[in-house]
Amino acid sequence: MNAVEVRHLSRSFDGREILRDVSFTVGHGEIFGYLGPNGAGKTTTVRVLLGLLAPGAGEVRVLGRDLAVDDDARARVGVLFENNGLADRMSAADNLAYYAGLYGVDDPAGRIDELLTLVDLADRRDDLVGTFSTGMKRKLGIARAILHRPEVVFLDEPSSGLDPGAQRMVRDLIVELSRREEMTVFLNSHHLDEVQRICSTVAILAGGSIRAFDSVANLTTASGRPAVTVVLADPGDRPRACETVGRLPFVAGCDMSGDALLCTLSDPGATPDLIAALVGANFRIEEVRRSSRSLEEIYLCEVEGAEREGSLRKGEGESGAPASGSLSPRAARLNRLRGPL
Ligand SMILES: Nc1ncnc2c1ncn2[C@@H]1O[C@H](COP(=O)(O)OP(=O)(O)OP(=O)(O)O)[C@@H](O)[C@H]1O
Repeated sequence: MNAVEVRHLSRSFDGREILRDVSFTVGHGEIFGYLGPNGAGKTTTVRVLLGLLAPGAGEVRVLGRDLAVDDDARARVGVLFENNGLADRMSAADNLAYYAGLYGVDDPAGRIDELLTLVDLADRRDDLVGTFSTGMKRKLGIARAILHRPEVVFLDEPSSGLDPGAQRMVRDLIVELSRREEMTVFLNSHHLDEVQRICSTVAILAGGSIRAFDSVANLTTASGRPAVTVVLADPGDRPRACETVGRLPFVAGCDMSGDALLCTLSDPGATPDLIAALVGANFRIEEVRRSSRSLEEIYLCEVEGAEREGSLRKGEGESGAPASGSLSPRAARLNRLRGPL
């Protein structure tokens, strides 16, 4: 059983389809990054998962349960929305004590001490939260979200509005929590660098549907296949070289990327054969290096693809999210690689 399951979820507001046939899963103990542009429907997905909003179609499960009707399961989940859920006129310790009472936490004093130390606020425990910086509030908000030792925690934009130092603190805290408390972390984020650093798996939501869903490692190495960048001594040879490379049985694809060729291999051990084939065809090689794409490049490519498809559909007189089951070629390929849910 997965910690989070979303199957064929669709949701509209006022006749406008926000989510269409969205499916993905999050394994236990994973740090999962849910990415998408503003207004893509990330928070909507989380609200449906938390049982705060009914799905239009499809079904969702957290820890195998429907949180809309299962209070016991809801108590095994933690949530941090952007406002941190803290009272400014109460001290840090009193805020946590209030929530500890609500959740019926065992040994509340011990747990509060433990968490204030973990988020590095023990020396500010008696200060009013209203006097805290944005970063301190966010750390205390995270402590509040995990006070009752949830098995899954949803963090909505935990780094927004924080300076780079505070972002790093929050990032380290998330990794520490997932390790120490063996928690599944569901992270809504626009910080692609942060996501690439700490998440094991990501889904990219754009144009109403999931454009990519895979491990960060697989996504950044071109669909899980090794990629090699080849710089030729004469950049003018690139089109011919690309044609030559494209015919090789161990090459899945070849694109011209800047001054170089980006070759995706179907066989991870085929780099020497690729070089031999190019040299054999009289191409002069300047440099060969293993390659990977940044999560940011992949994200922008998928979001732009969704926008292009959206405007094409509008041109055809349609509107809203992509047709059911319509995925970019890349997302379809990823789904095939990953198999059915
Ligand atoms: N209760 C609601 N009534 C009407 N429209 C809504 C409601 N909730 C969300 N929406 C709309 O659904 C769309 C998706 O919103 P959502 O908050 O899920 O996006 P998001 O991906 O979380 O965006 P952001 O990254 O900006 O937080 C937006 O167009 C928003 O206006």
